Amino acid sequence: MPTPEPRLLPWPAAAAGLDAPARLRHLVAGALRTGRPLAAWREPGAAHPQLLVARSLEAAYTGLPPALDAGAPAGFAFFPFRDSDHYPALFLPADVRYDPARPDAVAVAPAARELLPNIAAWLALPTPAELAWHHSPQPAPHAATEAEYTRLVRRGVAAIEAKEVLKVVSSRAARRPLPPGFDPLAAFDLLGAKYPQAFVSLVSVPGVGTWLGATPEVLAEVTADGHFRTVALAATQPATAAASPQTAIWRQKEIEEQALVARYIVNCFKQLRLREYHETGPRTVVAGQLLHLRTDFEVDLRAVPSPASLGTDMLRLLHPTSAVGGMPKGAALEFLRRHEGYDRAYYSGFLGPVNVAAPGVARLFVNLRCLQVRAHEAILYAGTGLTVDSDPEREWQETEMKLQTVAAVLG
Ligand SMILES: C=C(O[C@@H]1C=C(C(=O)O)C=C[C@H]1O)C(=O)O
Repeated sequence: MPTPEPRLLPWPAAAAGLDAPARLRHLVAGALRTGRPLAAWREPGAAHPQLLVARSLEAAYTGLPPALDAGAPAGFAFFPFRDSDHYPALFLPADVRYDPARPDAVAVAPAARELLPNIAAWLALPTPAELAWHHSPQPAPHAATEAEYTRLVRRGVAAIEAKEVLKVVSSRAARRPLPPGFDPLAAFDLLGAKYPQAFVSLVSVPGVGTWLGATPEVLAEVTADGHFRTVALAATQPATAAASPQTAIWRQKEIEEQALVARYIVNCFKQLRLREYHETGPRTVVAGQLLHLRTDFEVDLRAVPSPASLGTDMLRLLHPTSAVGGMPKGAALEFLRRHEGYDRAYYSGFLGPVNVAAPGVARLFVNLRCLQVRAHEAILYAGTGLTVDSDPEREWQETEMKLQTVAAVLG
């Protein structure tokens, strides 16, 4: 059965003078004012951001990862590292959409038809000077001191030495004051301009909170031309005049750490009895001021026995990957649950649009280099992959460097 087309709602006379970014802000203001979840995102290399508003919070709750096939609903996935009551797995249905490349109309999906008069009413109001961003009612997570974090790293190394785990990715939260007049949408634009190759996002959900990020890591992509893609991203060093992607030198520890992540992905393919995949790399890639090692994996879906379910099956096997949890998965996650000392919430979960650009097109990213916006402060998150040779002081420095990516919007 063909999906009914969305209704295109033209902008009212009141919004006639607004340019495309001002129209996006106007729609965001309306969504926030009426307590609706929203997601704005800018895909790597894209000229414009996209905006999606869900008709209600209830419509966004989900227990399961999204299905990556053409027949599944369209929306924006926002998944925590670990599912919990405070930070639920969300899939924001694509009820109301705005694409600044097509600035003349707002698209309203059939499921949200009854909202049409309501939306027409917010569009006709002036944009408020201050937007009412949603904040999490949860207390701020514990922010580890340097002494606490280096202790966690030493524990991780001891667990590797004791062969409890092969690799574990420890992480921490850091609290920073918000600069006066902090504007999450302006920060979103700034992240987009600063990191053209990142997936830049701004998600705000009632009762859950507001998150901003600029991640370099693809989790699972299904392309319009029928390919599945994922990456093994790991190892970190600062990009400097001496260390560019062409000249960077990697230590044995870093090469092995990234190889473990690549091996993990190959094991996922094996579990699905998939033998036909292309593997490219590892090569050095730039993410903001950092360099990482990345191997790209690609599967031609025409060549696999069950193309419709491969993306969904891989997503379920991949999350959380060994780039953010560790290996073996169960033991590494148990180590983190016992020792990490805070709730990662949506950091190192995943996010992105599914079936929004077109049916069967999905782009999910690991939620790294992100922050949570609270009333007066931002919570920033970063982690580091540990191996047997990890030096606690260096790992702390590495989290400091990773925090800089989003700290750039805090002035
Ligand atoms: C965990 C993070 O990053 C991950 C860990 C990396 C590492 O251990 O070197 C590198 C890239 C990411 O896969 C983070 O940015 O918080």
